[in-house]
Amino acid sequence: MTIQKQIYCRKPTLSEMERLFALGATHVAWGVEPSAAPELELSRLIVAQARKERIGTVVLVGEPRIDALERVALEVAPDFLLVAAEHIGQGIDEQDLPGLARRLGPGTALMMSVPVRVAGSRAELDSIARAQRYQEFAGSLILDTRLDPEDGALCGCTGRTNDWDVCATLVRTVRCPVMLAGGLSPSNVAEAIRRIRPWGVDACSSLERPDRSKDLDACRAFIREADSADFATARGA
Ligand SMILES: O=C(O)c1ccccc1NCC(=O)[C@H](O)[C@H](O)COP(=O)(O)O
Repeated sequence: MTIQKQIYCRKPTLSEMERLFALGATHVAWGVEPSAAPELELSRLIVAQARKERIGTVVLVGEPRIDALERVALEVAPDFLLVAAEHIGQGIDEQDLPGLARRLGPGTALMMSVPVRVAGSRAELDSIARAQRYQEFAGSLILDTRLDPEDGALCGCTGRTNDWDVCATLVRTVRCPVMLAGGLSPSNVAEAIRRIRPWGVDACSSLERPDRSKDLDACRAFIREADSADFATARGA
């Protein structure tokens, strides 16, 4: 099976997205503030263009409210709404998500962010239990690095790898598609795919220039390395 290759853009533009489509990304992801009309308009344009090219779209809603997620789903119609780990219990009640998933249009599913402890940490985190609950209503999961509490407990775009043993166990335990994220780069993505065997891989920080636009050479290398591991994995390497 082809490995999915998702690139998260912190400063999306239509032309940057079109370049990523041409490089072979299978999914593009970005954040949107539901009260910002220009961001909603740009998001609609990206989704329309991606659909023509059969590229998956993933939108993270900046406002942690169920009605904001629902409005963005209706107005932008991405393939996935990415629900940020830090929004659960901080504006979004997990109990409201199965209902939201049922109300979404047929073309939009939830991609639930599952926090995984940062590599080297021994922090207690219920990643596998969460994933098992989320798979009951989500279309996919994204495993993302959660920094330790003493480092701010940030989750998302940390540029840090996470506990790959937890990720490998989690992938074997759940039945829904799992996207691996957190500190992936051209130099470690092939090894991550071989060890964890996820449905897809996502990267953000390692593919950025200082102004947060995407470094297209790095994106090309990330996609090439992911595909090379996929090829090797398919042959039992
Ligand atoms: O998933 C989240 O909870 C999240 C929160 C805030 C911003 C982005 C978030 N997810 C986006 C992603 O999944 C990123 O692409 C992922 O964090 C990868 O980041 P990096 O470690 O910088 O490659």
